Amino acid sequence: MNSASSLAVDHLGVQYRMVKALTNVTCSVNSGRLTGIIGPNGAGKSTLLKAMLGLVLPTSGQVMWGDKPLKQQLDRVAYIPQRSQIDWTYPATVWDVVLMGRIRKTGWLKRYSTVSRRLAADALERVGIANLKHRPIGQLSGGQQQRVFLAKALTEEAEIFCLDEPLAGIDKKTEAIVFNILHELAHTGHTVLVVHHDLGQAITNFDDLILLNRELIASGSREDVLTKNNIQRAFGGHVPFFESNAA
Ligand SMILES: Nc1ncnc2c1ncn2[C@@H]1O[C@H](COP(=O)(O)OP(=O)(O)OP(=O)(O)O)[C@@H](O)[C@H]1O
Repeated sequence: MNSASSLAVDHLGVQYRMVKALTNVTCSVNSGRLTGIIGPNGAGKSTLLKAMLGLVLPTSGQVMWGDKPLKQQLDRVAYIPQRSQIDWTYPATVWDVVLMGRIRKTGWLKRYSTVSRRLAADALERVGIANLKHRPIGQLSGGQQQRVFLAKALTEEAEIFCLDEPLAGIDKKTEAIVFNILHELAHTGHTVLVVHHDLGQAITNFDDLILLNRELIASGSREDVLTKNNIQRAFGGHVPFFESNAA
């Protein structure tokens, strides 16, 4: 793993036709830390992730990993889009999807190696759904679907993990499994960046936060970011969880 590198977002701006989604965002994401991207609805959280990966074209700025743009090194990245963006009617089993994580290494229309199959089987065990291996993906619960895509990401052997709302609409048991794995990834030196949709107790799982509302409000350690002032600037009004927890 390229342990010296960190992800540097430099003056990033994104405009969709009439909507200025992000302006002048500068922050860094450190490996070895579990980093959350938070902010109100429409704050530009998903856009930040997509712009980092070159899935939307920034109007200004750049995102570097080491000395090269990240979008030129996407073989180092595992990306899990929002669940709503995935076609769950596609006729594939859990096993098919998890093995797809190996396509970049194997190549299209090639046989998966024994190593790839081993990695896929291990990933299914790790997320706790080995028993669903042969199930069509359309017949899974939301939490099971999320675990399939996490298993697929694990088989990619990436250095950087980017997850868009992996905790939306999942039960507490799945949430704990997902956070355990994300912590393990961070603690083994990976870069783990997660769009997180709400300000509930789960936020205490993150080491670092990037707080957005169309622009960067704050970034850094969770404790430094979650001040009452920052939260009010991002969300406005009452934020009950923080009224008792924030500095
Ligand atoms: N493809 C698009 N075309 C036009 N506008 C878009 C597009 N994608 C997002 N937007 C707009 O850009 C802004 C930021 O959207 P984005 O999805 O990044 O926010 P978000 O913080 O992830 O929101 P949420 O928490 O609701 O998922 C919103 O105003 C949204 O309507």
